[in-house]
Amino acid sequence: MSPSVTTDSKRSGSPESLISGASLTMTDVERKRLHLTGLIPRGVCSLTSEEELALEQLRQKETPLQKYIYLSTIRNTNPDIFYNLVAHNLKEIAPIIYTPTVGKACQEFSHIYPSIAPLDHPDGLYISLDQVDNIDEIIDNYRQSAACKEDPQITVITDGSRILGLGDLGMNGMGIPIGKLQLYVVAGGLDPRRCLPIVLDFGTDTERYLSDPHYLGLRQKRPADDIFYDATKKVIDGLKRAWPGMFIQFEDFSTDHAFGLLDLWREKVLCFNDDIQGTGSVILSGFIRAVELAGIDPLKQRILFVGAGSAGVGVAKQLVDYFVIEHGIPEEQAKRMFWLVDSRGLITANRGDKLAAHKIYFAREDNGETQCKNLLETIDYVKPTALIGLSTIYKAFNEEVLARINEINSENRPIIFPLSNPETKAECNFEDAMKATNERVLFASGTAFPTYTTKSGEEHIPGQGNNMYVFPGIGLGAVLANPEKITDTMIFAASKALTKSINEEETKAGDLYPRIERIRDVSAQVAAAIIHQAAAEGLIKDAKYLDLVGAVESNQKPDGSFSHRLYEHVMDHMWNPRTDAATSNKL
Ligand SMILES: O=C([O-])CC(=O)C(=O)O
Ligand SMILES: [Mg+2]
Repeated sequence: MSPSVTTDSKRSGSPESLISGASLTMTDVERKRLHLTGLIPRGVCSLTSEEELALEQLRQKETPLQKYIYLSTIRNTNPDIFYNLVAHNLKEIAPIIYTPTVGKACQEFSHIYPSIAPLDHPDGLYISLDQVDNIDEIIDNYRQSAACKEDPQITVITDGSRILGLGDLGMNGMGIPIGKLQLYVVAGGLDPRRCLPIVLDFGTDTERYLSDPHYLGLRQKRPADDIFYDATKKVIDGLKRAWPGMFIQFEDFSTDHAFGLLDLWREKVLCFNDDIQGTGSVILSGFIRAVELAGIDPLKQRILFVGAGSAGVGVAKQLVDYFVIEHGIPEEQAKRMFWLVDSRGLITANRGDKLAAHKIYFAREDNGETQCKNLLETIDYVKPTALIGLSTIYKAFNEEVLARINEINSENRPIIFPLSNPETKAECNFEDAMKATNERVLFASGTAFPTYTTKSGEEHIPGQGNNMYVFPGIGLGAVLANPEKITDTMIFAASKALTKSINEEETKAGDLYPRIERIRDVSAQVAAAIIHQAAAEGLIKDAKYLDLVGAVESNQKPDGSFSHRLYEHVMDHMWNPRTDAATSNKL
């Protein structure tokens, strides 16, 4: 059995291949033993050379979707090459296997599935509404399949009802759990054989899919809430029966269900919602940094959120917690630093419409007769120092909006975070924000934008406030130390660990986030913070982790960073794909 992220003390760096079939890396001896002599070309390829060739092929593909399909094929046939390739070219490949291309791949999922489907080696569970009563059988089928060599440790689960900013994609949303789990492997060092993507195929309300003859999901409208919650309960209970310690990440559920599922399950199973808690945690981290650099008293910030869905409200609540915990002010006072805008304008208690439950917390009560109907009116009324977009409205921060924000913040650096993704939904881009603010903006986006060269020739890399900075570390910490649950204070600890992970060079450049190439190290720091906080809250029973955390207490550096035994233990337990060095050790 190969080492993986487990609670045992084995080291990672597995030399064992992820697939059992023929490989061009096999020596003559191995080929003879497996009766392959004469059936494959004579030459022996190193893993490095296979990886170089794969990169060459990848770069020849013309469109991002073609690249996605090519990478899916390598992942299914040669996962060691795939994970080495991604790890070594993360900046180039992350936008293909993840946002934004994964969004396009989801929209086309049923059309491309036949050419990428590993039918004899399933890529996850497709649980349809009419089959939830057979959940044990479905799990058993998976256990018997070639894909399941060991018990899964982690699942990313969606029902495809709110994929990125693209809406209800039904079963096609499966591309997201697959993509997120690939990042778990690359960024968080989870063992790919123990990652389980799941789609709840509960229908779709999108006509385009229902009438597409090639759509592979259940061809019906989505069910009513009671049926939805009953069916998800059957699935989660089934997963708990089969794999009690498994970490569950809820992903891309429609807003109400995202909050509903989290409320229902957060005390009962080891779970978290990436869009509410993960996105919130990363934005909080970038925000903490931006507030430090803005040049005004943090308590003078006036924060305007555009978009009040699950992500918008989730993020805003985390920022409230930050002001309460870090700046020691009462929650009511912190809450008054926030204004939220939805499609009907500024959210106020006396607006006249029935507010969705999750919006009530932020409804303003100090507006008197004022009701702002649109963003510009709201900006003039609020005079925000920070503008945060989770609206999925492309260019909602248009020239006029950016110009107003610049004027209002002439004495301090404005914070502008267009967080919707993919790019076709982003509220503005980095270049527009830089130009409109005389290059003073403190910027983070949900999707990646190109580097901007200033008038004086300096290169500025925009911060990408994507949840990929924390979910791999949160999952890694959860899988390693197996706390009873994930609490808000653990998520808060993840944000702080992310802010602290910024190194000297990044600090000098004024970056809000670490460089993506350092993601593995960042994930280890986040995982260590998660474990540390969980132990402090009495949620970990494993004595080894309590000892390691004890060592943290006695060795903690003044800045609270985690360069100590716990961090090293986490690093040691991260999975790595096979490399030539490991292969030759083995032969
Ligand atoms: O996947 C991403 O890039 C971020 C995310 O979770 C979402 O937008 O739903
Ligand atoms: Mg998501």
